[in-house]
Amino acid sequence: MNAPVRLESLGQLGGPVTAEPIVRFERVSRSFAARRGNAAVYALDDLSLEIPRGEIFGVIGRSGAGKSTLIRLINGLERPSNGRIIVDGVEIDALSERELRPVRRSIGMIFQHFNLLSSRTVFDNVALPLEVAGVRAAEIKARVEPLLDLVGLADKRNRYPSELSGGQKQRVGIARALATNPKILLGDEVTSALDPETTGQILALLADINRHLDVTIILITHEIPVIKEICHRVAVLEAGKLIETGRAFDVLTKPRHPTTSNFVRNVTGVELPADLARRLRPEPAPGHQAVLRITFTGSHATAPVISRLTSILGIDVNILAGRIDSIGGEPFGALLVSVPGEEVTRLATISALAALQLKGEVIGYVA
Ligand SMILES: Nc1ncnc2c1ncn2[C@@H]1O[C@H](COP(=O)(O)OP(=O)(O)OP(=O)(O)O)[C@@H](O)[C@H]1O
Repeated sequence: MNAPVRLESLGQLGGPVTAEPIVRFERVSRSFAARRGNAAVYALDDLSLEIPRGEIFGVIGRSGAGKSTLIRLINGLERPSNGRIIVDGVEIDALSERELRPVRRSIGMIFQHFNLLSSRTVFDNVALPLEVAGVRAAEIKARVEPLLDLVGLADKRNRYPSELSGGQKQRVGIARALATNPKILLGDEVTSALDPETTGQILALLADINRHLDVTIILITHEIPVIKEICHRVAVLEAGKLIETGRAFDVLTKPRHPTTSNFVRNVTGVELPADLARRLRPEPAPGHQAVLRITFTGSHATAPVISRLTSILGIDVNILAGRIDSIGGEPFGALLVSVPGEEVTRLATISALAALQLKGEVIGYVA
């Protein structure tokens, strides 16, 4: 059994939360020069973005959208071709390599493939950034041990990476990223190499770290579940441009851009059973049923909608498909139902739903 976690010994508690974003991109572009007849590539194109302090911020986009470039710009591994990047009040694009060092120390990095040194034990991997920074052995011990408790690996301190599971390796990666007491953790596809159960555990650990250690976490991912589970806010990138940003709940439940809609379809959507979908017609016909999609958000997600509709309208409501879920802890759901298809019933159903503060839309008709 591991010792209880001593979060207070890790510092960073109760730091001031200010309105000033911890990261600000002002009209940032990063292009790579044309080569062998190919045109120049804009990895990021005139991107402005604010990442609030203390939150978990997700950046999602397909392969090549510019996600890695964005996080490499935050820790100064890349320089912008144009624009300004302000990290914790410091304009980092204007800094020399030497001036960048303290900024980099205030940023921890977690990798998809963990990037552990195979010849070092768990303890020594976590200690590495402190050794590089010239910290004394006694201080290193005092810092590393509570971190191993925090990530649940105190009993593995003398093991080597080859003796650990993927999830345990990622826990070492997280402890190492926290060793220098960073204000920002950058995560590059941190759960892409893990199975769904381990993914859930690692995301829960990151949410815990964000809550208790006051660390801003920026995660780049191509997986909507990562955004859905723990991100407060999200930015969606496409071809180097910011196409949408906002609260994760809002972006996932009311995507405004078709690319975002495609990302969220499998996570927040609900599909008709295949045989019904085949029979769905766009126009009403006598005797047909209208198929409605009812969307629930927030406190209305748990409303007893079917019984209310039945009692208000005195009609039969058939449930065809449904899902209730949560995004960052906020309930969200969608239900597909059928009601008698006459216009008067359809309109009455939609206004009864509106009175219940639920959104209803007719998606078609079935015999
Ligand atoms: N050093 C480089 N030289 C030339 N082109 C580059 C360089 N780095 C990135 N690019 C290009 O910039 C674009 C964005 O790349 P980036 O790695 O930031 O995307 P990404 O969203 O992280 O993709 P992935 O999910 O596949 O890692 C791509 O078209 C890529 O080919």
